[in-house]
Amino acid sequence: MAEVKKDQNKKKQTTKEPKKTQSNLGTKILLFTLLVIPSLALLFGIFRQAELNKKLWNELEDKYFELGFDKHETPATTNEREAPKEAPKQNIIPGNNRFRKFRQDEISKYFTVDLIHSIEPENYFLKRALKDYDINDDEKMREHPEEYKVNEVMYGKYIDQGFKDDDRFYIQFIDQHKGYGLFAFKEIKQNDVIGVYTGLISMELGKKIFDPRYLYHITSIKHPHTGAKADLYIDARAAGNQLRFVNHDDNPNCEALYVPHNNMWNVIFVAKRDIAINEEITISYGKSYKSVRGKEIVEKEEESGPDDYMDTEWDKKRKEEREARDPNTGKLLHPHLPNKYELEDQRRKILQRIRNRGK
Ligand SMILES: C[S@@+](CC[C@H](N)C(=O)[O-])C[C@H]1O[C@@H](n2cnc3c(N)ncnc32)[C@H](O)[C@@H]1O
Repeated sequence: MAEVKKDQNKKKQTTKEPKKTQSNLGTKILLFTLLVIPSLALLFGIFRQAELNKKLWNELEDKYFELGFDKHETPATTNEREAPKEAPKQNIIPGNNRFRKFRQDEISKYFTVDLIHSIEPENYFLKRALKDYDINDDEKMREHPEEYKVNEVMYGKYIDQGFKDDDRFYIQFIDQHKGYGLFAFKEIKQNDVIGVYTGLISMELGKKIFDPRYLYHITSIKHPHTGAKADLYIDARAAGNQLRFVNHDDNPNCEALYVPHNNMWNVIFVAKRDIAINEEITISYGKSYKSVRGKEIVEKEEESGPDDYMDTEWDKKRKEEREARDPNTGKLLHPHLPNKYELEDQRRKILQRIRNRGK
């Protein structure tokens, strides 16, 4: 009997044991689910967030680069993003140059212009035509001889020296409307010489000049064959320097001066006031040139004269293109793309959003 009881007890024990192990396993699974999985999820989340942040920063960096900012200018938020000791060389990404800053020595590479540091006759015919030209007999010189002689004494040496390797400025795209512009890379002081307007001396002989945007009128001479009045220009369309990118402003920070030098009229730009870094260099194209900003079109003054040459067919065509709409949808065919200033604004807003998100 005793043995039977023992057996029964044993049986009871053996039947109870699996229950215990089952409940142990259950607790373990519960613990695992409650502790380990959330911790893993948390770790995964942190890791993923870091990855996303990194991706976002990289994207932003590319955007800044596209805007023309150097990568190292990105504000550092973590130690990882501290500015490198030396500024990295800008990589040139084809097709991504829209807001890149161009130096003087990059003009020939990126624009269809040869960089030249002094004016020269456009062809042999003009060289011959100018053979007997004497600047002292020029009507313009006769009008204000003292003023021009002073200019020659003050600025002639700048024309001789030229402005090679001038790193005080950069060229940057502004918007579809204005095109490119010239900006101060360094501080410019009042009366500093910005440069000489270089290009090819060309003569208008009754023919219509195809693209007159880069012409600077210098004087009128007698046509060597017909004796008729012919206008002389410095044409910076195919050859010139950074001054060809200077846009018009009604209230400009620079002025253009005529300097007689080496028996020819040169044009130099001089700062009318101090110019801050990143400020656009501007001159007045003349009273009759009115800028057209966005939709606000300022009517051109009814005035004629040599200054009118800048308000050209070319400009009118660009305006028509800008305002052209799809006849079916009424949408602009060439919608406005943000300009340099608007993009800088967007950049500030993006940064603010990121900072707020981090709080
Ligand atoms: C000497 S170029 C100046 C550089 C030009 N923006 C470029 O991208 O090559 C003159 C031309 O620039 C444009 N421009 C200059 N000043 C402007 C202004 N204030 N508003 C709009 N367009 C302007 C006109 O098309 C003008 O014919």
